[in-house]
Amino acid sequence: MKINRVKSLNGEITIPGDKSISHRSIMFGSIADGITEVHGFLNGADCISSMNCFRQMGIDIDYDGCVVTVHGKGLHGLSKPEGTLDVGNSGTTTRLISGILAAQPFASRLIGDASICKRPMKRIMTPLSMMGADITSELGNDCAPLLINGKELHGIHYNSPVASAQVKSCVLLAGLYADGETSVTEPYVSRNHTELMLESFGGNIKTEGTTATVKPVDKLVGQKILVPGDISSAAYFLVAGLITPNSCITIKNVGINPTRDGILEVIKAMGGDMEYSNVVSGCGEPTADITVRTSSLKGCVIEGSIIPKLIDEIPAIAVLACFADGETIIRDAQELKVKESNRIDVMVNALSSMGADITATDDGMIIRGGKPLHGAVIDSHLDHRIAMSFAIAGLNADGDTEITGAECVNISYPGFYDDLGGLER
Ligand SMILES: O=C(O)C1=C[C@@H](OP(=O)(O)O)[C@@H](O)[C@H](O)C1
Ligand SMILES: C=C(OP(=O)(O)O)C(=O)O
Repeated sequence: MKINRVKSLNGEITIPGDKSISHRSIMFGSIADGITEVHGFLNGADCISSMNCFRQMGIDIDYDGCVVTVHGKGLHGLSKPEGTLDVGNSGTTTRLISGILAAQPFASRLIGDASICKRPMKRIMTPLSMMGADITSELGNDCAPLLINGKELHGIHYNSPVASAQVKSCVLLAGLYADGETSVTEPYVSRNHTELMLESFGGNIKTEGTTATVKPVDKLVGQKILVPGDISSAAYFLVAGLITPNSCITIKNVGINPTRDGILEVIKAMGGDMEYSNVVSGCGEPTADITVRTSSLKGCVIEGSIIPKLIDEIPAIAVLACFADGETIIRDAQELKVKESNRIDVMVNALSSMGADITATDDGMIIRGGKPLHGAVIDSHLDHRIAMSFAIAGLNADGDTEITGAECVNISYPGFYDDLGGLER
């Protein structure tokens, strides 16, 4: 993929559905009684991995490209999968499905791609084992392939050392099958889509501060789900509108759940010109249309409790910070090292190769903004968030930017380059 500087970017865009919510709609729909109808499902490779895993366990799931219909079989309706379950590139599928599989009356084996086979799974193996699960790493390296022998589980109170919605959701899903109550306390609140969706399906779930507690129920009931646009995908257009000269971009129907809206707080702190319209809130997942315009930005410090609220947006925020006056410091973001790639090293090396003044730290990065960027060949490391971040950087750099492995955007945003190309220049 070759990208060149643009003079401006203008227009309106509707981004695809939220990846986290789409995964959960398949999982909850499969273990609920009756039909779950999903509108706005993300047709990205990661969510299709979740869909295929549940199909392999006997769940009928129809997808006409517009609406997904999950024919749920109830909490105890899954059947032993034929062969191995393939989670592809998706950490969310791996960790959430493990919580369900740990409690099934059958054994299963999970595999994934090269990136998944390097991502840490000890973080779910530890609490699941405490619940009585039999989950092991086939190669003994605490990574996939995972072998899970379904067992009777008991409730625990788990103090998670990481703020991770995947760990929290894994334990809560296992808790649906455990005897007694299961709760998870995390250092900071992570995205709460599991809690919100579980409640709407009739689950018994309570949240207090950084603790979520689930009690088993006899059944979950299928629902109609409207998936909002993914704020993590909107991030690239937010950044593009703010840093490209003479630009104004409106992004429609963006999910603005307060556990996901860290990038919006950062844009405000940096002085970005941003406004909301058509705000819909009050029940379930809130949404808004967001308009951004070319802005004079200033650096800021990003640390602590905001990190889980913007963890996937940090590559895009690093690009934004290159166009802000002064220093932007990102701390407490060591989780970036265990995503699809080591997002600290990859961002720092690739932005440096474009001329940015950026330094890696143990738990984040320091960016001194204002240095003009020039084109470079950027290896995406097959990480969708890296590819999309550098597409935006390349639009604001001199010369050619070439992104290798650029098609990996299909993981979370098929059509990304078309949508970007569809804006008026
Ligand atoms: O629960 C989820 O849907 C996700 C949680 C986050 O991961 P962690 O829980 O590992 O932080 C995030 O990075 C990922 O893209 C999606
Ligand atoms: C980290 C991500 O996803 P996952 O953990 O599901 O692979 C992401 O989408 O940025």
